[in-house]
Amino acid sequence: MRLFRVTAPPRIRRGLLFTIVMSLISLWLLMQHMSSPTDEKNVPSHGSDVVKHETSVKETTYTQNKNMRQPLTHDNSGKTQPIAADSAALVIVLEDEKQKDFGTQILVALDANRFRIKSVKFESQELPPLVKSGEGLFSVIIFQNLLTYINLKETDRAHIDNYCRNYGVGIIAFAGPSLDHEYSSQVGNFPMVMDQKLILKDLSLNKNSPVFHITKSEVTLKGILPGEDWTVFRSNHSTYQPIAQAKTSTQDMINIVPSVKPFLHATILQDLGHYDGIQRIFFGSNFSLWIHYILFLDCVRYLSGQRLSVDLKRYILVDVDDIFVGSPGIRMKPDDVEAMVVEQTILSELVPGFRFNLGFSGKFFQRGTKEENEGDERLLKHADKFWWFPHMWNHMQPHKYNSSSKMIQDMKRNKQFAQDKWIPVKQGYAVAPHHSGVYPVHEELYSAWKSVWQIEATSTEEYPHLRPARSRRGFTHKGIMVVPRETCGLFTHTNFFREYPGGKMRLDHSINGGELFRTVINKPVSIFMTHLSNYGNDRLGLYTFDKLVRFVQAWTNIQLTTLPPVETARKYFEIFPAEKDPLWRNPCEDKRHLEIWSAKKNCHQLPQLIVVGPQKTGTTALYTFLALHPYIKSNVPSEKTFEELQFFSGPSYNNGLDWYMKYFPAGKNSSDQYLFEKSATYFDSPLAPTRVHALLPKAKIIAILTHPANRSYSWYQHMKVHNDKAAINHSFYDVITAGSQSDRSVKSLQKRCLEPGKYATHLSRWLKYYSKQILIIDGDQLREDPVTVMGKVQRFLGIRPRLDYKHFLKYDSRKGFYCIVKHKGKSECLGKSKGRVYPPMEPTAVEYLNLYYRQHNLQLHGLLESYGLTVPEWLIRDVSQKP
Ligand SMILES: Nc1ncnc2c1ncn2[C@@H]1O[C@H](COP(=O)(O)OS(=O)(=O)O)[C@@H](OP(=O)(O)O)[C@H]1O
Repeated sequence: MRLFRVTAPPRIRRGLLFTIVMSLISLWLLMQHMSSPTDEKNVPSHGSDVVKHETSVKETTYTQNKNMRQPLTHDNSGKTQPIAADSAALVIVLEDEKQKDFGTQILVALDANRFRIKSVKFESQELPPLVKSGEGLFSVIIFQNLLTYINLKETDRAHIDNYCRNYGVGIIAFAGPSLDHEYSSQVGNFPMVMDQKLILKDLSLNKNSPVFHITKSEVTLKGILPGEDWTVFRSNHSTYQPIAQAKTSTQDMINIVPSVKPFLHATILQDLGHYDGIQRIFFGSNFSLWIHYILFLDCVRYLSGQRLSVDLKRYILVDVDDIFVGSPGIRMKPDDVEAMVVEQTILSELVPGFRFNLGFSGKFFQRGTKEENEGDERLLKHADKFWWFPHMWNHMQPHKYNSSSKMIQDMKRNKQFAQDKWIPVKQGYAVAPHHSGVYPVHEELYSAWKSVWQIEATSTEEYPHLRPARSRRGFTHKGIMVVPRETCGLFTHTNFFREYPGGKMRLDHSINGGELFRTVINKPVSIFMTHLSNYGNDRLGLYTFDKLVRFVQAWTNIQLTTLPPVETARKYFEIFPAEKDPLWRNPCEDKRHLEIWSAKKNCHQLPQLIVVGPQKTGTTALYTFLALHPYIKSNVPSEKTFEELQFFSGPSYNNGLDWYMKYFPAGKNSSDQYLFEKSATYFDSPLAPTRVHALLPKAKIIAILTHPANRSYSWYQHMKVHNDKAAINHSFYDVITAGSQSDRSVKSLQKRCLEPGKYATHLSRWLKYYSKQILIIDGDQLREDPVTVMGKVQRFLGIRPRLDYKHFLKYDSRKGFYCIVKHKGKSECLGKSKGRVYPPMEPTAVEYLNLYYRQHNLQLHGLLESYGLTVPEWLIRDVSQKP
């Protein structure tokens, strides 16, 4: 432990002893080197109901040091070495296992902002490599506990420091909880002291600091800061400059020594890098003070040279679901409607474009008390002032309809209602009752929405899952954009402040820097869900958004805007284009999803085994042999691709899960029915492993490997008999050796001949998900000794009864392959397209391909061995040959 005491303990909060005062005076003298007192007057308050932002805080004397290093840019200008473009977004968090909660909070903050994270449990793990192929892997290094950093082993410390210097990377460190009996201590070998166990108040920011982005620099949080264990930093070295500073909470010493002003202590201190060439930012507390959360994001941005940065624009849309749905007593009365109109005007002045977006189910119109029915009429009177979107006529969940025609009929009824009441429904946006039908997808809903309302956008909380809320995402399906939906803490039952779970203070806390505030900070687009009942009675909905907007605008530079719903959805996918492609997950793995899934569907309609290929390795033979087992059942054939569905590797994926499941009509897939699918195109598809895993995380995977040269030649022959021009007009050797100038058709054939054979590359993608559920079959063995192979396969599947395939397979000397035993000893072989007779490969091609695949095969050998998987005989022979 290199942390040691250097001054007498200034136990400020506990007494007025002379020694303490003296310590404070000396502390103050030290601080004079780096600060001058800030005027106490004109300091705005924080945390109160009315959040006020004032800019009249007297300027500090911290001026931008001439020699100060400018924000890091990682511009690779030659001063520093490059950070790898593809991994530059990584933050490494060196967690302190003793304070798990705070470690989680840091990770959650980074994850919520979609920064890629590499987290290391530092006490039990080695320091990971920081550089790969000369490129830096991390943009910021974060130490959850400053002590972890300063107590690093000398070699590790040098390693990290050198990395930071060479790659222009900064460090963030949080002062952990103070150690007993230590109040002031030097921080490692830095010319800096930290004082701990302080109670502080009135936090202000050094507006000359270059770090602010989200946070407004000219604000002060007045009042006692949460917690009694604050750490402040002091130094007279010019490398240090405060970012945030606060006063001690004890005023008594000021009375004793009037000349001592309530000077400011640095609660967040920036090391500009003048001391040892590394920029660092030290935090004197965790996120219990809300502003630290946004300051942390700002510091990450600054130290990462803006690589880890979020835009300041935020798009918010407030949906008021079920505008007529609510039992008498909780609905809106005329006054509530008027208040809503007034608040909309106020909000639209603060948030350009703001309008409430009202969802209606016509059946419930005028179902309240007399006054509430007048409220409904008042809503219609002001109908043009709002945006409107359709729910279902009777609020029925789409997945509960027995027929799609009934659902369409109800939608049309709601449409007729809107027309009769002159409700302007022009937004191309709809929401389904209780999220039903949106995800998991109920295809009938999508087509009904399209045909009745021409819907272009919707929103749900359920994709991919309700929780954690920060991980909700969007997707597009059948021409409809599905945007994630956020809750603001208001539900149908939150109608009165006194009934708010945890009381009004809890709601205020969520708004004033808590969960709701952080949702707006973390998410560039938020579609909030509220209900009619939140706008009647105590009007919690109006209160929440008024306060939220004012709080965000008082303390941050965030620019709030509201766009019409479809534009909001477009904006979302403009920001996150990669999300357009859905990733279908298994509804049976999420209780909520199961509840909103049609009763017509069941969890037994999905395969438990996938034979992934690659092509031309014997996959059809294996498919046929598997299907001989009475309990193993394949999908029904596709009209276009026959026995192969090619769902996970091709355009069919966009047809959705219902499309895939219709090929497994078996109904039950319990112990007596083992469903499988084989599509040889999956093996080398970059997307397939992730997609298969998302839907079938428990599935077993089989891959067959033959020598890639033979596989390649077999593909060429296959294309030749299918009249592929390139294959007919060019020799195999010409195809595989074709240069970049060659015909497109030749290059395309070359690609399909050569690429799938790079087995190690493709297999490693599958191993990422299925390392313990994968069987590698030696393709040569499958051809020569399928009986043994089928024994292995059955053991791998754990299927019973186990068939002895010697009774079912027989070598056919005419064909030169094993075929299926039929009645009276006759055999049935695979069709003409399998096991064709063609001339052996030209020696030049053999030589070329052996060399071509040499490295790939060596890699494959290493990969299979490292995972303890079967290494095919042909591979053992191949790698043992001299190059
Ligand atoms: N029992 C049996 N009968 C016929 N063929 C057999 C058998 N076992 C393995 N093989 C080998 O399988 C090769 C065809 O592979 P695939 O079925 O995977 O081809 S495809 O990708 O589905 O088109 C096929 O390749 P070709 O000989 O080039 O046709 C065979 O080598």
